[in-house]
Amino acid sequence: MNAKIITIVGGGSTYTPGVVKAILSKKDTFPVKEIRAYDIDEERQNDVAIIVNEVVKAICPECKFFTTTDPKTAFENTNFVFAQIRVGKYAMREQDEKIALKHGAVGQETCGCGGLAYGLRTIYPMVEILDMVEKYAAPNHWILNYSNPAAIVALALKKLRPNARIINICDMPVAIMNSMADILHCDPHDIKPDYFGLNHFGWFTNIWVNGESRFAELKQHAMQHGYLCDVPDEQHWEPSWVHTYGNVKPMMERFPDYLPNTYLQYYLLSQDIVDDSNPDYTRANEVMDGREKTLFDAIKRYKETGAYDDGMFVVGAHGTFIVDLAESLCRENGGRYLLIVKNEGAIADLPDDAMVEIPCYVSPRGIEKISIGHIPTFYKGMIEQQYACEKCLVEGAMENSYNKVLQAFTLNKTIKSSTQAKAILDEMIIANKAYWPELK
Ligand SMILES: NC(=O)c1ccc[n+]([C@@H]2O[C@H](COP(=O)([O-])OP(=O)(O)OC[C@H]3O[C@@H](n4cnc5c(N)ncnc54)[C@H](O)[C@@H]3O)[C@@H](O)[C@H]2O)c1
Ligand SMILES: O=P(O)(O)OC[C@H]1O[C@H](O[C@H]2[C@H](O)[C@@H](O)[C@@H](O)O[C@@H]2CO)[C@H](O)[C@@H](O)[C@@H]1O
Ligand SMILES: [Mn+2]
Repeated sequence: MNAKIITIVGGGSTYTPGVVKAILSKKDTFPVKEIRAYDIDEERQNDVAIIVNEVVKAICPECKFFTTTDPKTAFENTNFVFAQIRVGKYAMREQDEKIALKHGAVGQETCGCGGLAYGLRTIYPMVEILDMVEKYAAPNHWILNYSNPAAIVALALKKLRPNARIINICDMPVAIMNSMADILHCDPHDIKPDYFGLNHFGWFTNIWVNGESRFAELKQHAMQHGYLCDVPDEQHWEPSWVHTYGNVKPMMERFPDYLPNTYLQYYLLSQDIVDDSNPDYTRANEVMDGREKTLFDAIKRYKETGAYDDGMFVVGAHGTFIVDLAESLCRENGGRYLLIVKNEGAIADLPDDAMVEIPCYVSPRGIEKISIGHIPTFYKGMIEQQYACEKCLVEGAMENSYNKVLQAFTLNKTIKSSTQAKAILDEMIIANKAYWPELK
C-alpha cells in the first residue's frame, strides 16, 4: 500500500493527540507519510500540535506533521480527512445542556434539544468542509466524520451533498463492545455485533464471539449490572459514565429483547436523567475541568519545562476505530464495522433516505451494508419518531423555517409538550445567534 496523507479537521480537538497516536501505531499495516492538522482556531491548534509533535517524534519521526488554517494547504491531494469539529466549542455545549435543563428537559451534547441545537450549528460548516475537500483532495479520498451530532450531520450532508465521499461514524458502540469483551473475558477483536438503529439511538440484537452467540449471558449481566464490570476502564471511570453504564440495568429490566446503546437512556429514562442532573454543572463543565484542562495544563507545563507526559491522553475506541476503518478502505482485511449509512431498504419498513447505523463490510471497493430485515413495532416506532424529529430539523435548516425547527423540538421524545419545546427553542435562538441559520 502507498503511504497516505491524512488531514485532521478540528486539529485543535482534545482527541487529536490520541488519533495521531492511533494512526502512527498502525504504521506497519497502514503507512502514513504526512499528517496535516486543519482548524479555524490557529492558537488552540498550535498548542495541541506541541503534544502531537512529541507523539510523532516518539513513534514515527519520518512522518511529516504540520498545522495550517489554509484549506488548500490542508486538503491538496489528501487521501483521508478525519473530521472532528465542535462548532461553538465547549462554551456552546454548555449552553445547549443548561438551557434545556433550565426548562426541565434533558440537557445533552447530542440528544434532545441540545443535540438539535448543536446540529443547527454544525450542518453548514460541514458543508463548507465537504466543498473544500471536493475541490482539493485526491479523487478517491475518503472523509471519515466523527463531528457530532453525527445522526443529524449525516442526514443533512446526504441531502445537501449526496455524492460526497463521506462515512459518518461513532465510537460508542465500539466502547460498549470493549466492555462486553471485559464482561465475557474475551478479545474485543473476536466480537461481531448484530445491531440496528440511528446514531446514538440503536440496539445490539446479538453478540457473536468466534461464531458463538454470547447474547443470553450478556443480557443476564446487563440485567444485573448494566455495562459495568470489574475490569477497570481507562475511559469510563468518571461518575457520569459509571452512572450511564449503570442505567443500562433499568432499560434492560423494562425492555429485555435487545441490549441498548447507552444513549437511549436520554429517551427511555428522560425524567430520571433530568432529576439526576445538576443544572449548574453539566457534562460540558466536567469535560472542561477534565479532558480539556488536563491536555492544556500539560501543554502549559511542556512550554515551561520541556517535559511531557504521554499518559494524559488515551487512544481508546475513538482512535482505534477510525484508523481501523481507514485501513480497511485501503486493504481487503474483512473489516466489519457499525457505520451510519443510507438505509435504502436495509431496515425494512423504514424510509430509504434515513441514515441508519448498521453493520457493514468495508474494503477498497467501498461499503457493503448488511441487510437487517423487519424490526419489532416498539423499536420501529421509536426510530420513526426520532427520524422524523431529525428530518424536520434538517429541513428547518435548509428552509430557514422556524416552524419546522419547532416541529423537530416538539417531536423529540425528551420533550413533554410544544410549550416546553417553544420555550427552549426561543432561548436557544438567542444563544446561537452567531451560529444558526436565521429562522423565519
Ligand atoms: N461520533 C463520535 O462518536 C464522537 C466521539 C468523540 C467526539 N466526537 C466529536 O468530535 C468533535 C470534537 O470533540 P472535542 O471534544 O475534541 O472538541 P474540541 O472543542 O476540543 O475540538 C474541536 C475543534 O474543532 C474546531 N473547529 C470548530 N469549527 C471548525 C471548523 N468549521 N473548521 C475547522 N475546525 C473547527 C475548534 O476550533 C476546536 O479546535 C465533537 O463534535 C465531538 O462531539 C464524536
Ligand atoms: O462527554 P464526552 O465529551 O466525554 O464524550 C462524549 C462522546 O461520547 C462518546 O464517545 C466516547 C468519547 O469519545 C470518549 O472520550 C470516551 O468518553 O468514551 C466515549 C464512548 O466511547 C460518543 O460516541 C460521542 O459521540 C460523544 O461525543
Ligand atoms: Mn458517538
